[in-house]
Amino acid sequence: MASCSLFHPKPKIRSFHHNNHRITHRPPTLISCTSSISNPSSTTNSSNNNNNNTNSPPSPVLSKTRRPADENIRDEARRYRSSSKNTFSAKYVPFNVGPDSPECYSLDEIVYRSRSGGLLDVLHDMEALKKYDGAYWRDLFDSRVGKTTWPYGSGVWSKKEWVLPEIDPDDIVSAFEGNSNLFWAERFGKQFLGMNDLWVKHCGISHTGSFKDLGMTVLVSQVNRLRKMKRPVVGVGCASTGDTSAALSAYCASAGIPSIVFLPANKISIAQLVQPIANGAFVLSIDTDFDGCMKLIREVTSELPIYLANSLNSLRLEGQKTAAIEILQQFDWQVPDWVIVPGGNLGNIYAFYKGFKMCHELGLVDRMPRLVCAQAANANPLYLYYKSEWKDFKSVKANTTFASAIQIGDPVSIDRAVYALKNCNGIVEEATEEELMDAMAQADSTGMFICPHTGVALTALVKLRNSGVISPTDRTVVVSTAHGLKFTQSKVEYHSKEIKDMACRFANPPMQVKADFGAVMDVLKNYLGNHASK
Ligand SMILES: Cc1ncc(COP(=O)(O)O)c(C=O)c1O
Ligand SMILES: N[C@@H](CCOP(=O)(O)O)C(=O)O
Repeated sequence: MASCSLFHPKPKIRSFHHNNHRITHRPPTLISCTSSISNPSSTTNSSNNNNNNTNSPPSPVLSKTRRPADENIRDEARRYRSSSKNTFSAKYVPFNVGPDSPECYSLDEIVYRSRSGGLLDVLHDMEALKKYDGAYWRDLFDSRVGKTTWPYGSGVWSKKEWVLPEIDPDDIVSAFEGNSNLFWAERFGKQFLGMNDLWVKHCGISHTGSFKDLGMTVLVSQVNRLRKMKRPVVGVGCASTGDTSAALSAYCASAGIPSIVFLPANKISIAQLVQPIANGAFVLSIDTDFDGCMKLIREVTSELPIYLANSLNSLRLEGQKTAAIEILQQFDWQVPDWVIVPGGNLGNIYAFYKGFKMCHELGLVDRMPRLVCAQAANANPLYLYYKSEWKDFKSVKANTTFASAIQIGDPVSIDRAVYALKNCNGIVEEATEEELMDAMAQADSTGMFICPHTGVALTALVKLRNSGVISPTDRTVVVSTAHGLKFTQSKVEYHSKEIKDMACRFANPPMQVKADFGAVMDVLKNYLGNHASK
């Protein structure tokens, strides 16, 4: 039976240079197998082993025959799945302890904190993963991009062995998230920064419009598994500034699992508020800020059988880290110099670090990029800590910011963020309201339509360019964390010049014109005259 290709490991027999570094590589061999790739040591299944000529050079990719009409893609994936045992595994350990920690938990346990009250981390069996070299993993991940094979059509699940290796694909809840575009910000780079290698990783082009989908597919899939195992999980809950709640409610709705979201009243955009409402979540609008909601959901989830979906739960970060792997993949496994990430609750900066770190440790790339975490000056506890040379962390009362999704004063992942930044020679920057809104307007004027959080990240870039820390030719990636369409009100206020104490220098308000040919001609001539002279 014809099926799609898979590169399968063979004994190491030669070395060559890839991306300027030496890699031991085996010649990839085509075997005709679709989904049996949860274990790279597996062989093809009996239904399609007629093409398993393991000594032949790579053959052209064969097209998959269309599955029978009464079969869905999960069934199809099951039919192709290998019967050999998965050899990869992961467990929870206290954050920042070695692999030999005596304290560890199965991912099937419901646990968010270590015995000492610290954070947890998902620790993969790196020795098992290291049985395959970097070239193997690069080829495997590359072979899955852009397909509709369950579950590898997802940018997250295409890295399943590194995410949740033991979950049954039947339990996965996915909207084929990830695979978001990484585009060259040519005009913005050239015009505003004199840069020629500036990129934007648009995580906002996603199912619910933010990077949260990457983590939520993992978390909700695990909940789906736990519920099938009859574990006491009646629903899933989160506190949110608007994006986590949107992702949680969408993935839960897709799996038929109740979701409960705690939102700070009047502090999130209308577009974000309507998302969980439309998806049937139980929405509590609470008269406090995000930090207040976070405190409440932590208390509630320790009392009721509601599973906690915030990034305090380290499962989320396993999905979010795939954005880092994707960036490397999109650069053909070359490492950018800088990656700039807006930070709030501070899970994502660690997720990026972890994704890059795993690629480095497992030999897919030869170094790490430097990370920059960008905060709004109105909600900047990490920035202040960094400025104190990591001496004195104090949570802050977060003030109102247009970057409302990062209006967080007491980030739960502070320890993760500090660890990540210290280990990659990272930097923390901040952006005032005027800086972030101007940066957003300037980026939009070059054809983007970014969210204010991306404006915070761009401001960090502008500052680091101006100070010479980032050079004109450094390959730099700005992570755009949400879609601008979720934050149109901030753009409306800016372009209407309605913001108190803000010059709104790049506002472009519409011109009111009478419905009269002469009046229209007058304004057009004036406009064209101004532009012809530029
Ligand atoms: C759009 C957006 N950008 C950035 C962030 C910051 O991510 P993190 O909380 O992981 O630092 C969030 C959420 O906090 C967000 O919703
Ligand atoms: N911006 C987030 C804040 C919560 O972050 P989380 O990653 O811990 O869930 C949101 O959209 O709610």
